[in-house]
Amino acid sequence: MRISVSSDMDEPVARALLGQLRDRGHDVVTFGALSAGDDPQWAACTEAAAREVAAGNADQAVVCCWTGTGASIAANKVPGVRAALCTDAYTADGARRWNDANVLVLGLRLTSEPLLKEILDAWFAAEASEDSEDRENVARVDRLDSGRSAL
Ligand SMILES: O=C(CO)[C@H](O)[C@H](O)COP(=O)(O)O
Repeated sequence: MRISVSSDMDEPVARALLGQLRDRGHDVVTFGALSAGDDPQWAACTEAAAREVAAGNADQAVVCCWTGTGASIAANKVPGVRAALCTDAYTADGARRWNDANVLVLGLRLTSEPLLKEILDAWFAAEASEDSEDRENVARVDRLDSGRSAL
């Protein structure tokens, strides 16, 4: 897949993220502190990476900031983006399976490299389930995306 990646900080775990994505065979495009000369401010670089997904230039994005909160807020402002802040593998699995999330958000402060691997393993392994309850969850997301009530 083509994956856009942003971080407002050039932290070891953000560099590890790039390495793990490339090791998995993904084509990575970088924004913010991971890209020389780019705007490293968290709102700007997150929006830039998320817009790549919305525009169809990237299949998914991984966006990072220190807490993950600002990146979550900024990414979810972009129409068509469903960003999920994932702190563990279970959350990453559910975000793909139940919410059809297309942007993974990571908090640099709390994500160790072993945890990063677990989260990425779960994120990329999860597939849309045929379970009726799971399908209903994705339908709720579709209603939110279309601007209709999710109720
Ligand atoms: O976690 C963040 C936003 O949610 C930022 O990474 C944190 O606030 C640091 O940003 P700055 O260096 O621009 O103050």
